Amino acid sequence: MANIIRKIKWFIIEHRVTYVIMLFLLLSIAFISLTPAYVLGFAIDTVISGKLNESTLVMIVGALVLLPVSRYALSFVYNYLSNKTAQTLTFQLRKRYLSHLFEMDSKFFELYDKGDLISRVTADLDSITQAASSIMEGIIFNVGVILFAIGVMGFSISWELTIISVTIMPIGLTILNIIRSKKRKYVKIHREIYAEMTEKVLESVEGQKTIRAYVQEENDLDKLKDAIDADIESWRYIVRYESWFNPLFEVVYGIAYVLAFVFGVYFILESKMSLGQLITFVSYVGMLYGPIIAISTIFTQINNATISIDRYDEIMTQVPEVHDDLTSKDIIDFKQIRFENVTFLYPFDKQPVIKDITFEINNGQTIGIVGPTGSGKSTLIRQLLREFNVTQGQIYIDNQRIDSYKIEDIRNLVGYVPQTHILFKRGVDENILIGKPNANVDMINKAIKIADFEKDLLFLQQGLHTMVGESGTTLSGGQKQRLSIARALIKEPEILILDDSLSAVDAKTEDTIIGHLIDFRKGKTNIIVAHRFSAVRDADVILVIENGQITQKGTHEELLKQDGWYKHQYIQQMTMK
Ligand SMILES: Nc1ncnc2c1ncn2[C@@H]1O[C@H](COP(=O)(O)OP(=O)(O)OP(=O)(O)O)[C@@H](O)[C@H]1O
Repeated sequence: MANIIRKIKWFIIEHRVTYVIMLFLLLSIAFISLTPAYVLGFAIDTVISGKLNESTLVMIVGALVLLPVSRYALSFVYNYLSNKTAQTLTFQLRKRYLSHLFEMDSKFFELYDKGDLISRVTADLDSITQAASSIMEGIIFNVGVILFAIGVMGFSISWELTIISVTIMPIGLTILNIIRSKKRKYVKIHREIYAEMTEKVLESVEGQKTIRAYVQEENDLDKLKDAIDADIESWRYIVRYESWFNPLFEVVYGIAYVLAFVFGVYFILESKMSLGQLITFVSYVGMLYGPIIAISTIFTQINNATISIDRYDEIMTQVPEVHDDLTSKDIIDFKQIRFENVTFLYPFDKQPVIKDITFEINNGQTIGIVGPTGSGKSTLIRQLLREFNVTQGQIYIDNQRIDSYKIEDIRNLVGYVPQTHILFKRGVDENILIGKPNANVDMINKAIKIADFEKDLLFLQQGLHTMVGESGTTLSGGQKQRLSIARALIKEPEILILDDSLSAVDAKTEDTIIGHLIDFRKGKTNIIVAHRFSAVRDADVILVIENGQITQKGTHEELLKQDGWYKHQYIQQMTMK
């Protein structure tokens, strides 16, 4: 419990006034809940003793009517505040989690599945916020009811009867809590299996087109069913432990009831107690049942939430390997970038993908990068985005190590068009504006022109405002590529990286875009990774990457004079035309 409170201490402090009001409301509701039974006992004794008069009757009836009404009013206010704070807490925890994810580097995303990350911010986070609300509501209210009830039973009715009937309850409760705490390990397993199932469902939803194209619906459903079955099975263990709970406690509680009733009748016969008092007493014993069960349930919830907190914390305490420090410098422009003996190994791989790479990029140059598939071209160029730290060697910008600059500044220098195009479920214009949110219409139009997307706009029903992405208009592969290029261009980046971004456009469109880049990006740096030689033909320098190493370097003409991969592939492409 302390763990949960510690985790959300900042939130409690921020909303302390609301919490104090809720505390006051809960104690008032607990007190009011117990009063009608007391009034009832008093009424019975007044009737039996013949002392009932008009004013006492009005008072009794008035109390019996007003108490539930005031309870309702206080509960209404409490529930409103409680729901509001729970939602605000969920929102803020989720926001913190997502902000933290944005700070993480690529290694982190290689370590955790999407489904796992989603389940931590949904199921686990819900469990934390539920427990946080329960601590307040469940413990304060129920402990309040129990203490008030025992107080009234002991002080105003009979301590002896209270001790006889109530002391047995903690014994039952202790047994139950032991059983429930053993359940914890199954909850942990369940959470992990649930995360796996989420990942599987996500994969099926994302891959539904491929699944249908290969008529793999049955197979996929079988796998999905396995994941769901595993989830149900893990939940079954938990339910088995839960099913110990109610019957066992009811036995203990039944004994308490019988003791209260038997000894109560004895005390009446001994004239130590009135009938009205016994009715009030037995009603209070009945009223203790709910709060005691509730407290035990809350402890279970807290137990589960502790597992969820561990899972949430596991993410929140991850520190990215690529991060800024206090000495990180600003950078808005550069003269030269130098790769010096750069070797890079992906976090969970055994062999480096790029090895001992040395080359320079001068500001304003266009660099072409070609090479066989899987040779390391994307990996090489993505080092400029600071997704990972290089394994050996160093990248220098104007003679300063790249990691001495602010990560955000480095990324602001670059407009990166990746191989896989991510479009958001927004309008065409909004998708482009991600590159530069404060850009005006002229800037959008210019980016669209350079990316040669103008002609496509004519076919989109609502032009720039046409919704694209998941459930919007479906764009062709080439249109998606050009939209992504426009997004990078609107940034007017110092360095534009096209990572095989012209692969889905025809040769004429490619020519147009390359021509536009030469005209509109004078003085800026372009890096073009491509399989088609026409895309890099005009580059100032072309690098040939084979098996993670630079094997050739020069202009198109220079490379054609060398007997190497470039010339062979070029001839092959030409003869295939
Ligand atoms: N995130 C990753 N983790 C581990 N290995 C990776 C990762 N990304 C790429 N690789 C591996 O690195 C090697 C180089 O991949 P890369 O994408 O850089 O090649 P490429 O030359 O750009 O290929 P292509 O021309 O097909 O796009 C490949 O063997 C690939 O399997």
